[in-house]
Amino acid sequence: MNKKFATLDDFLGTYFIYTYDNGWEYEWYAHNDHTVDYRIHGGMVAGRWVTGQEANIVMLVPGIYKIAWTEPTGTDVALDFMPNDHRINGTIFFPKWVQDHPEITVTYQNEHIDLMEAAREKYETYPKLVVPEFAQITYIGDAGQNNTDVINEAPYAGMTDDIRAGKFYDDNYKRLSK
Ligand SMILES: C=Cc1ccc(O)cc1
Repeated sequence: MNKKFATLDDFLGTYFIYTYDNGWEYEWYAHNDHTVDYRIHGGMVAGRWVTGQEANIVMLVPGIYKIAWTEPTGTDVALDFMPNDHRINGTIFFPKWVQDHPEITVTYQNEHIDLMEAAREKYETYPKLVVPEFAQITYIGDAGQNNTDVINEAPYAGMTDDIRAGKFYDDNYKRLSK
């Protein structure tokens, strides 16, 4: 947690756990300069996880980063990371159908892209649910870029506690044997 962030390169390859002020807990990994991976542990779509999501990733000023993307579900996300202060400001723009049927999205999305695209056509988009929140970063790890072992299994209850306790990853962010 003591790493100091100054460049875009400092940020890429970093893995975070954070909790939004509304209680929603997320893991998120800057996989490289154009894709992100994440797992959701709390909130409306807890249990959902995604790898290889295309995103726009920039540094605004030294140590402050903006990441934005649009998902196959039609959900849009804009995150501002202030890792030196262990803070994030995130806004999620959920289509109405995700609010009405969150369970459809609670899966490993990569294996169900067709289902997400069908649902976004079948159900309503508007009015969107906008969720703007600050978050507190509870863990920062240096996993390196393009590490496919960081986010590669479904979330489970207690997972983030195991990670913070050093019971989940080895020093290279490979999974310790179960
Ligand atoms: C909907 C995805 C999502 C991923 C990370 C985050 O902080 C907020 C939303």
